[in-house]
Amino acid sequence: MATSAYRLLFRQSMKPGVVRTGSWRWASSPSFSTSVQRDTTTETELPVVTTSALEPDEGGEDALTPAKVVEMLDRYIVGQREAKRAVAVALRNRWRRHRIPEGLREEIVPKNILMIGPTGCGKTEIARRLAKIAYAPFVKVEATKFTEVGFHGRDVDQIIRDLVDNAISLQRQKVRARVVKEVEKAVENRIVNMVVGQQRPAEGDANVEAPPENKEEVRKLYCEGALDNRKIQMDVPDGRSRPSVEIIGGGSGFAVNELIHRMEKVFKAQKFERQEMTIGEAKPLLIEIEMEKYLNSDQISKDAIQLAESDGIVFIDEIDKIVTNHETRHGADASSEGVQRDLLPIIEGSIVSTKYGNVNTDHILFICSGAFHSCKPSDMLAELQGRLPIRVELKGLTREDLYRILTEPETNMIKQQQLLMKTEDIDLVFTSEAIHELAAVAAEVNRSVDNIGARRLHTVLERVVEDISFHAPERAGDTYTVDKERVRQSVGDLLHKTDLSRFVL
Ligand SMILES: Nc1ncnc2c1ncn2[C@@H]1O[C@H](COP(=O)(O)OP(=O)(O)OP(=O)(O)O)[C@@H](O)[C@H]1O
Repeated sequence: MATSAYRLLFRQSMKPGVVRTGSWRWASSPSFSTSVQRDTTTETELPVVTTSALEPDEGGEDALTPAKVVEMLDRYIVGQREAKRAVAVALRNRWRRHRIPEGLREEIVPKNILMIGPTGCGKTEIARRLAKIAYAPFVKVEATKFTEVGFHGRDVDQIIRDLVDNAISLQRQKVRARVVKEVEKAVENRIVNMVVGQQRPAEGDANVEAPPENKEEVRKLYCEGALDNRKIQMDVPDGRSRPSVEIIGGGSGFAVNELIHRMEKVFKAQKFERQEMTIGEAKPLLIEIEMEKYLNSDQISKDAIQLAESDGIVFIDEIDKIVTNHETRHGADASSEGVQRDLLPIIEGSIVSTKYGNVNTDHILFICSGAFHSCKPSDMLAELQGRLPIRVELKGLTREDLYRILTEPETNMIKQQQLLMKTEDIDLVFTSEAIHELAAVAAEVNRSVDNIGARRLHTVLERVVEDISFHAPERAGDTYTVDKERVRQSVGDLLHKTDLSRFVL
């Protein structure tokens, strides 16, 4: 096709549930006018996002049997079998509920869980991992947050709003993963067209249509990254929205940017900031801008709300801190108990309004946890007890458990330290005795100072590797072996000085 100019067709659809593709298409035109036609023949439907959020790491939703879930949790969390089994069954019950005919399905409420166990023994970690395995929206709150001075009577509905925010992020991640290839292709086409346009002869030349092989050549160069250093100018409206692109250099005089710039202004009255950058720099920016069209749709909000309603997990920590022991009257004060009443509606099931729409909390899974040192679960409001029918006890961590936590989880603390040092080209080696000693020290400080469970391992380990970590950049290529002696040197003294270890470890 030979003609003297190009016409921009901006494909855009205003239909609900349809994404504005915003892609620019070149077409021949008898004149070099800047007429713009809206071509609604091509529309990109938003990818349908399934309302069932379960996209587990492995094997699909059906494969998430309780045994499989426990096995997956075992990769990250040591021991606490009872709690793992309880959450695994809760997850499976959701799967079962989804398979019950509508109507009956609504009658089945989740069996919420009360985890009882000392601090730092893995309660939060189990719930958080469960959410990850199930690809479920998750939010953690401290019950005491609602009793803090200045926060008293804080809106507990915020928990559900936060859950929906999390569901929105998950939906966006899903959509992003699903459309990334399509978006990259659109950006590739866009840049290739620009480069081809630049190579075309000046206005008035009869032979204006770039030969296909030329386009393919440009595409090949683009894919190889050979165009990455080529300068373009992008007009970026207020930093992040749709850009227009101009190829500079080449001297064709073809005012691509000018055209796009005007089109942009026709469709969107936005302020543009012109920035010069290379194609390599522009690529990720254009991808983000293109992606935004998929990520800001009503469909995402609808799907996110459904996801939060059917698969959301709310973890309420320190629930015991809002409970008063009825015999001794120790524990929370009367006003804190009011927080139990505040929490009841969302746990029992109610409608919470969020900026994305109303959320029904009937089927959200609530996992509450607490140490219950100075009160008992039976001290909670009867209605709350009734809504937390599954009780599981988690054990305090022994020295042996601490050793296993250091070594067994997939990305255990020892491995993490080694990976960090490897980035500085340092080989960090721990002897088995050293790891046993670390666990022993942590257990001892937990016993003598304050039992903070596995969290103590972080502080002890950091102290042991502190010197290596500090000097690592100057000692690339070295190997450090942490043996029992080194652990003793680093923390041994502190062990015998309780006052000091109280602050340091
Ligand atoms: N059994 C365990 N296995 C592996 N890691 C653990 C275990 N218990 C605790 N940890 C680690 O210790 C840290 C604290 O654990 P977690 O947040 O689950 O404590 P918690 O029981 O919820 O305590 P709290 O009630 O004070 O929040 C986390 O980094 C977690 O990975």
